Amino acid sequence: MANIIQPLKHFTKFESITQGQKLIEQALIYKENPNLDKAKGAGKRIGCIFLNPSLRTRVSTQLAALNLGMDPIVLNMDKEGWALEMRDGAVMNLGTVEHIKDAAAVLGSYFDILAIRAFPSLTNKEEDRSDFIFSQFVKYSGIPVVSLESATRHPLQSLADQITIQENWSGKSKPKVVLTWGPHIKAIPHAVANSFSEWTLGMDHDLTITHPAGYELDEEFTRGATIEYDQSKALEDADFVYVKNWSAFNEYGKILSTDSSWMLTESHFQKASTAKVMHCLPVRRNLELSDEILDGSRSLVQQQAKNRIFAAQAVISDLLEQL
Ligand SMILES: NCCC[C@H](NC(=O)CCC(=O)O)C(=O)O
Ligand SMILES: NC(=O)OP(=O)(O)O
Repeated sequence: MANIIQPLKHFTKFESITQGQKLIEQALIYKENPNLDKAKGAGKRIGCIFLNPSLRTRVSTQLAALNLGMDPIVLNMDKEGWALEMRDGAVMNLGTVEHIKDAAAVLGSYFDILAIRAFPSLTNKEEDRSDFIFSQFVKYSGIPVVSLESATRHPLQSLADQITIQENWSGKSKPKVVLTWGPHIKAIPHAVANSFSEWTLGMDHDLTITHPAGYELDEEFTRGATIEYDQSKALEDADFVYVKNWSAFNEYGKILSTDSSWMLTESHFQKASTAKVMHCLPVRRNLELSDEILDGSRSLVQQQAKNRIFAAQAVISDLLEQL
């Protein structure tokens, strides 16, 4: 059977290595020539809906759409929209003003593609795991949806991360990729860590995950990775080290450690002298990651952020194929 890759219907998660490779290749083509497909999206509109703050995702997704000739419109729905009711059948006699059923349907009629950011509550595990809020938008908008980071995943970030790894790897064998937990003062979502693991394993790289005991991620995303509780052992011979904080998953949303020895400095790299360091940003300097690493030659963080434009452009371009 011919290996034909179907155009994307939605972009919410890793689909397959073939799809991943196709998107990476397309993104690298757009990076060379951002205006290559300037006419492709003419007359089409993408709505970018934010229920949470953003710098990179907000701007890079709009730039990607503009590169394809589309009109992007941003709505900071948490601040500028009516308070949304998410529960079907609710009697709306409290604080919520508009039901997702009505709001998402209206947005679906205004746009050709809808892109949504909806973080987890970190208090209701089952609701977060089912991507409840994000799924309500998908269900009621009736048009292709792009995840701008949901409760469980951040696929545009992960695609940009895989592009960055490919750009920085010329070795013949697979790179050793390490995902390390870093300290933080707040309860932070699992989406970036989940998604990085899902995409890194999906793209057939070797992945070691290191974190203090109790910070095990949802196995749905980490099956196939090596879990190593000793950070210095995990870092040995690493080629790429991805730094991220996340709150506990089993004791859902809890902060179990703020151990500052987990924050990477140059002294952590004695057995990984050529390792590159990645972070999705925003990063809390000298809490999650040291100035010396972020400002030094190991850091790929600016390259990752730049690649967000071309990751989004490859995804939106693919979605346009089915419109
Ligand atoms: N989109 C990139 C990361 C977004 C979010 N970070 C945060 O919430 C950081 C908040 C702070 O540092 O206060 C996360 O980790 O999922
Ligand atoms: N990395 C990332 O998604 O950044 P923003 O939260 O600023 O969009």
